[in-house]
Amino acid sequence: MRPMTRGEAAVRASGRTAIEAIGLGRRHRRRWVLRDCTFRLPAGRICALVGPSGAGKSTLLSLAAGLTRPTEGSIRVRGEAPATAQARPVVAHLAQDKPLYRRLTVAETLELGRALNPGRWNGRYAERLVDDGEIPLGARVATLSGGQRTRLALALAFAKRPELLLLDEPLADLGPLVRHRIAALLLAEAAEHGTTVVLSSDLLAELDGVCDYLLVLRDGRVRLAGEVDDVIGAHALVMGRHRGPGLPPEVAAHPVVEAQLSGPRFTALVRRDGRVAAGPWETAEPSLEELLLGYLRAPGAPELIAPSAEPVSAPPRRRPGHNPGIPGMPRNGPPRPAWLPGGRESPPRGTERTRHDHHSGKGAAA
Ligand SMILES: Nc1ncnc2c1ncn2[C@@H]1O[C@H](COP(=O)(O)OP(=O)(O)OP(=O)(O)O)[C@@H](O)[C@H]1O
Repeated sequence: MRPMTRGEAAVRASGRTAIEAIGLGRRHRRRWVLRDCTFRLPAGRICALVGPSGAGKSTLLSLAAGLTRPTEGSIRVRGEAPATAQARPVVAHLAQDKPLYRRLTVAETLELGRALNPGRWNGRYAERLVDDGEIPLGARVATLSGGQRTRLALALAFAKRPELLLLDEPLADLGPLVRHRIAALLLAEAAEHGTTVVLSSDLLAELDGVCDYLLVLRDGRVRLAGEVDDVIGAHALVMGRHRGPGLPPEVAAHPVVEAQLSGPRFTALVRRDGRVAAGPWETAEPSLEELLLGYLRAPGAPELIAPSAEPVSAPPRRRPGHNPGIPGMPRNGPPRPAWLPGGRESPPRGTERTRHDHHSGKGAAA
């Protein structure tokens, strides 16, 4: 884990919320693209927004930027509706197609950035970023390479000095060296100003060491949300030999996110429900990439919303059995108050099947 600067620590300690979504849904024509998304992103984090193609990542970023409206539910940015005069100046959104005026020169583009962001614009910073990429100020945007255009678009977004930076696949068309450089810039920016960054990306290996918060979408729903360290610590990667037809019962006793059996060997990503018992297998902490790949390959994996990702302005909607292993969270979710009809004896519909599938180690196997 990288060390925190004082500015970053102060933003985190403030307990502020950067984004809060409650029952958020967005429909395009008849199809729900996002549905029932409830989460909180605490301020000062660099959050990886991950999910398969079509999961709804760009849609979520557009909603947070106020470019689209929810069909149902709500999303708030720093406690405000995204399109309000209070929220707009402090949010920067870089869309996937990096919209820029092709006929303007680089210098004219930066000048436009200054004119559109009075009082917040850091021109020297933007020019340094452009200069660092050896982009001539007199060049027309149309003549720039894809990577140079990305760098210019990032310079516009950064120079606005936003409190919340929404980046839709910013690294996709950059070479490995530039990706590294841009990731370092993101870290420096967040460290210096406590900026909250949401970064959608398919480059899972590149997120390790850059992001400290995680939001995983699948089929328009939130599957995982929380601090990277907490979420990783709640899982184990178990590799070894199996004797019977499936996973060893000691391993399958934990909720199985994904299991692969190959001859006598198995690999399983499990959500730790206590210690994994010893046996002819090795147990290790998964890397961020291994964890994300496991969830992306397992459509049936149950959701895991860490306590820090629970909205503060709405009661949590946890279901029993969905949150083992996250610190600060009772293993099977909070006890259902006795005064609620049904109580513990009647788990919500569908819960039993999910628990059975995952304990059997079959449901989520690839
Ligand atoms: N304006 C629109 N009209 C109709 N369907 C849309 C619209 N915008 C998005 N969609 C659909 O919504 C779904 C989610 O799209 P979105 O771009 O949010 O996904 P994504 O996770 O960002 O995907 P990718 O990683 O491929 O960019 C897709 O099936 C897409 O076709």
